[in-house]
Amino acid sequence: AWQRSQRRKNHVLENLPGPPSRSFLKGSLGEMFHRHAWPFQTDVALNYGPVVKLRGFLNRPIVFVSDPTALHTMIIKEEHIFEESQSFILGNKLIFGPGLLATLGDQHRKQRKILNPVFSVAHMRNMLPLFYDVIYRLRDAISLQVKSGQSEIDILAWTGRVALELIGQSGLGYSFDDFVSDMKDDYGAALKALFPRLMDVDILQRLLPYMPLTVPAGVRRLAISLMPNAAVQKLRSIVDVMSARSVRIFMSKRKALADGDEAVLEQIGKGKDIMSVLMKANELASENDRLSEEELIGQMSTLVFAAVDTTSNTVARILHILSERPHVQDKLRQEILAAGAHNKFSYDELNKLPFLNAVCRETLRLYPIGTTVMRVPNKDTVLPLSEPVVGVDGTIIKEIPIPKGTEVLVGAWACNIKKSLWGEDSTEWKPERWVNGLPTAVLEAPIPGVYSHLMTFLGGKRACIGFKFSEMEMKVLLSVLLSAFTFEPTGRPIIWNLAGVVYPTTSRESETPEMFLKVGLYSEGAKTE
Ligand code: HEM
Repeated sequence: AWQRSQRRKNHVLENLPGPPSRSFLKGSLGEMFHRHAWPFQTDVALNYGPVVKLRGFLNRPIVFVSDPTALHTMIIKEEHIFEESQSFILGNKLIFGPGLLATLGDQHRKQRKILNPVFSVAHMRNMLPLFYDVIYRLRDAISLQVKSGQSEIDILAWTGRVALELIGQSGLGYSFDDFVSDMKDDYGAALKALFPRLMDVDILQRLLPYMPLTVPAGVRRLAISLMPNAAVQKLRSIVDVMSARSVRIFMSKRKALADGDEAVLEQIGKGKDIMSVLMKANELASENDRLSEEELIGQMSTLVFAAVDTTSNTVARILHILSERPHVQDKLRQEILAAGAHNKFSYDELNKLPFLNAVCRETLRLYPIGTTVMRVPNKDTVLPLSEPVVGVDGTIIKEIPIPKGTEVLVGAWACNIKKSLWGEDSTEWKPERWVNGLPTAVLEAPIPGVYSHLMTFLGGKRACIGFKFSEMEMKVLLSVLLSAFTFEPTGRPIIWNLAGVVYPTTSRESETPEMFLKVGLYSEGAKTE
C-alpha cells in the first residue's frame, strides 16, 4: 500500500505541466538560473499555470509554485515543514556564522524574538534622523561631482555606498565611508566581492550537506583552507575580513556597554544602533531567550549582507525607470516638493506620500531583487490549491502530494505578476494601480507576503526582517535625490542580470555591476524634459 501511495504521489508530480527538460544531468537548472534567463523565467511564470514542473539534477522534479493558497501553506501554515535547503543553511553558517540566515526551528525563532523589536516602526522612527544625516552627505557628494562637470554618474556605486553606510551606522554603529574619498574600507570591498564569489562556488555549496558537520568548526575551517580551489580560497579570505571586523566591532561595543552609559553615547550610533540595542536587550533577557556571543556576532555580517545589495539595486531600478519616464519623474518630484521635502519629513509624513508609495510598491512588485526562493519539506505533505490544475494527461489536479525532500520553488515574482490576480497588464509598470485601488482578486487572495500582497519580502517567520528599514531607506533617498537632481538616460544600455540579487550592467557580457545615468542639478521652475 505504501508503494502504491508513493507511486501515486510521484504520478501527480510527473503529471504537472512544465517546459521540456533539455539536459538529463542539469534538467532545466541551466535555463532557469543564469544571468539572462528572463525569457525562460517569464515563460515558467506565465504560461503553465499556478504549479509548474521543472527538472533539477538528474532530472528530478522541482515543483515551481505561484498559487496563493499553496504558497500560504508553505510560508505560513506549514512553515515548520517547508524549510530552507540544507545547502543554503550550511553555506550561510560558514559565511556569516549562526545568524538568522543560518538557523532553523527553535534557534531561529529565538533569534527572531529578540531581533524583531529593533526592526519595529518605533525603532525606525528613532533612526530616521540618522538616515537623513547620511543621505544628505550622499547628496552633497553627488552634487560636487555634478558641479565639477561630471554628468554621467554610476548611480549603483552610490546607492551601494549609501546602503552600506546606513546599515553600518544604524545597524552596527560603525562608519565605513565618508563619501569624500573613494571608499577604501576592506570590509566594503569584501562585501562587494562576496556575491560574484558565491556564484563561483554554487556547485560546491550544493555539496555542503554531505560534509560532516559533527567535526569541530576549527577542523572544518582547516579542511576548507586546504581545498585546492581558487574560488573557495577567495571566498575564505572575504569571510575572514568580514568576521574579523564583526568581532572587532562587537568587542568594542561589549566594552562600552560594560563601561556604562557615557561610553555608549560616545560611540557612532550613540547606543541606538541595532546591535547596541540588541546586546542590551540580550543582557536583560531571561536565560532561555538569551543568544550566545557567537549568535550575536553572526547577526552582524548577516545584516550587512542582507541589507546592502537588496536595497541598493532596488533604488537603482527605480531611478532607471524614472529616467525613462520624465513625466512620472516630475510628477513624483512635485509631490515630494509640495509636501515640503526641503525640510526633513517625519516618519509618518514620509509614508503618507501616495505617489512615492505607489512608485516603490510597483517597482518591488514587478522587479523583486530575487525571483524565487527554495524550500524543501522535511516530511511528506500535501499542497492545497486556489484553483485546480489540469495535468499533462488531462486529469484535474486539486491538491499536490509533495514527498519529503522534494525541491519546491516559491515563485515570488510569478505570484507578483499573476494575471488572474493583477490583471492582463500585470507585466507593465503602472504605479497608478496602487493609487486607484488594487483588484479585488488581489485583496481576497491568501497571498502570504508580509508587505502589500507582494512576495518580494516573503512572509511568515522567515520574512525579510528589514522590510521597513528598506522602505524607509528607499523613500528618504528618493525624496532627497529627486528634490536635488534630475535623472536621464545616457543612451547606453542598462541590462538587468538575474542572480542571487538582480543587478545592472552596461552590456550583456560585462560582469561589472554598474548603472550610469545622466544627472543634472534640479532647480525649481525648470522642469525635466
Ligand atoms: C529591497 C530590499 C530587500 C528585499 C527585496 C529583501 C528580501 C528578502 C527576502 C525575500 C528574504 C527571505 C530570504 C529567504 O528566506 O530565502 C529576506 C530575508 C532577510 N532580510 Fe531582507 N530584503 C531587503 C532588504 C533588507 C534589509 C534592508 C535588511 C536589514 C536591514 C534585510 C534583512 C534581512 C534578514 C536579516 C533576513 C533573514 C530573515 C530570517 O531568515 O529570519 N533585508 N529578505
